[in-house]
Amino acid sequence: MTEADSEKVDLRSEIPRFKPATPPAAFGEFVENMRRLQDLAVSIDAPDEVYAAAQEKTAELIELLAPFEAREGKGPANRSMQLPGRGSLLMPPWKVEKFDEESVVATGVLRRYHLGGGGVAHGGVLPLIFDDNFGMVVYAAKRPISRTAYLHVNYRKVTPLNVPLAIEGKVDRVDGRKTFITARLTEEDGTLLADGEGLMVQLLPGQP
Ligand SMILES: CCCCCCCC/C=C\CCCCCCCC(=O)SCCNC(=O)CCNC(=O)[C@H](O)C(C)(C)COP(=O)(O)OP(=O)(O)OC[C@H]1O[C@@H](n2cnc3c(N)ncnc32)[C@H](O)[C@@H]1OP(=O)(O)O
Repeated sequence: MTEADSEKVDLRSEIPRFKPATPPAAFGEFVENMRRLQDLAVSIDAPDEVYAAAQEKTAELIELLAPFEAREGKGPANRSMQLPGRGSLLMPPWKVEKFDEESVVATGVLRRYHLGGGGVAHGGVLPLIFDDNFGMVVYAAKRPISRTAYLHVNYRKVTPLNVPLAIEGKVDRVDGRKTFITARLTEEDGTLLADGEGLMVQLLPGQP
């Protein structure tokens, strides 16, 4: 086995082996500031000179960070389990509360940068939350490395912003390479906002 192979989660795929990261506190604070910036970027109505100053400051930040871009699985983003959204800006800043063979539960809020229209969450954010949950359910249930073949979301009620939410997903049934997952997105009082069903298919040798 080569060194590159030992970095893969499975020799059948190019997906890097999952290695939890424990970055210094400043990384988590930086990611949270970036989220706040996203909230502001989608909501500000500022004078021209403020946009110009903001553009200059972000250009400086890009110059600071660009030399440190690293390949998937190397930097702390996406694998810092103690941080909201595993420290990934792509993910809503949710925390994993339960992670075992029975189910995976994550809780958190959606915020201004998740706005669709009319004060509620963009519908496209929900499949992201469901897909991530399905991925974790497969991992927690110790099923083989799989990819999402389909994902169906039923939107039962509009999803509010800045309100505590929870998603719980579990394996519904297994059929050969296929793992069927179901999940529910609820408010704290149990109100059902959306439910979803997905098919995760075990990868074959050579599948990316
Ligand atoms: C302290 C420890 C902490 C640990 C923490 C761990 C944290 C975990 C870290 C992170 C978790 C979060 C990670 C998220 C991950 C999410 C996953 C994704 O989003 S993956 C991206 C989106 N998906 C794709 O891009 C797939 C693209 N599609 C494909 O690659 C192929 O189509 C694939 C592999 C899905 C299937 O292709 P084929 O050629 O291998 O297989 P065929 O023969 O087509 O299907 C196999 C069976 O499945 C059925 N099937 C396939 N697609 C179907 C469909 N759309 N609908 C119904 N059936 C379907 C078929 O009918 C067949 O069934 P029959 O065996 O005949 O019974």
